[in-house]
Amino acid sequence: MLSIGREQLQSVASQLKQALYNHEHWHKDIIRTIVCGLNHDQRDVAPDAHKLCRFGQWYYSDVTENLREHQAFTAMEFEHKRMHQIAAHMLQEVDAGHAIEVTEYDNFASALDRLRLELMSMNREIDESLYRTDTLTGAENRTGMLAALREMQALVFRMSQSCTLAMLDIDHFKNVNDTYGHIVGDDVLAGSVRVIRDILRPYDRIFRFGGEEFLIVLPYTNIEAGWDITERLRRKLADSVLTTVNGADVKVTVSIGLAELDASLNVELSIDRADHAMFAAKNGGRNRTCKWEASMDLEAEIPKHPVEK
Ligand SMILES: Nc1nc2c(ncn2[C@@H]2O[C@H](COP(=O)(O)OP(=O)(O)OP(=O)(O)O)[C@@H](O)[C@H]2O)c(=O)[nH]1
Repeated sequence: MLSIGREQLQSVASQLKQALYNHEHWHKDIIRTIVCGLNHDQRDVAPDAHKLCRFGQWYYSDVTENLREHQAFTAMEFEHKRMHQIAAHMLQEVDAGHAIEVTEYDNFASALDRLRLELMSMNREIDESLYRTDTLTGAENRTGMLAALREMQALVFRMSQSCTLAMLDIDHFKNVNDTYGHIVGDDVLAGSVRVIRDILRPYDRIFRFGGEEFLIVLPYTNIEAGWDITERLRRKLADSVLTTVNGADVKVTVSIGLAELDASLNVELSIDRADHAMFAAKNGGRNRTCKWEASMDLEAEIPKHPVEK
């Protein structure tokens, strides 16, 4: 999953298509230059030719800074650079009056296919991320949630690793909508997720579970460590002022329920436990974290709304 905003993902997807189009043209031009004995562009034999072409200018720009940690993106660099190195060598061979070796020409021809493959793989990753991202908040939607939890559960089972689930619900969110309107409410949801993300580690995941309810998955984390993390994010959120579209500064608190992902149960039951613990946090007065206890499941069987405190 690419952890960058939806708008940026969409823009990267169209930049990649443009980059491929540009490179197909450049590739054809190099072959035309060699076959027809034309003068080549000096930039194509420069040591940093891969940074001078239009693809290179885009690839090494600030725009792409936060894509650099992704494998598919870095793999493109290798293929792209290699393609330019072969082109430069072929052009120098022609300048020196030498014939181009068949293997070198074949490598150049297949380099475009390899770059195309890398670009397509990056595009697939982007499509996948867009498909799995909640438009409003940038959190993951529920599409891949159960599958991700089952994968995590297999790790808990095989590697004896702990994983903690945190169900987080914004307190009195209806009041935010009623006071400021739905658009500000939307902004508050997105802002809250940004604050949460800042506290989470890169491998933690946040899913939008329902309207103002989020499921956070904390891998390699037992319930005590999970408590520390979620308490930090609860306090950070309570201290944060969320500036919204219409300029209104809004503050929110959250109630959080914690449960370990149990390797011997259906993942849905572990989610229920975190949910019951979150309800206990609401009933306990909100703006707090509760760890799951078996008695909470019994209480949850009696349908009731969280009481006001
Ligand atoms: N703006 C906005 N509001 C949403 C969205 N999804 C759900 N909500 C609102 O979230 C509110 C949830 O209200 P309740 O379930 O009564 O809970 P609450 O007011 O947060 O109170 P507690 O959870 O008991 O602390 C409702 O008013 C929903 O309309 C959304 O995507 N955008």
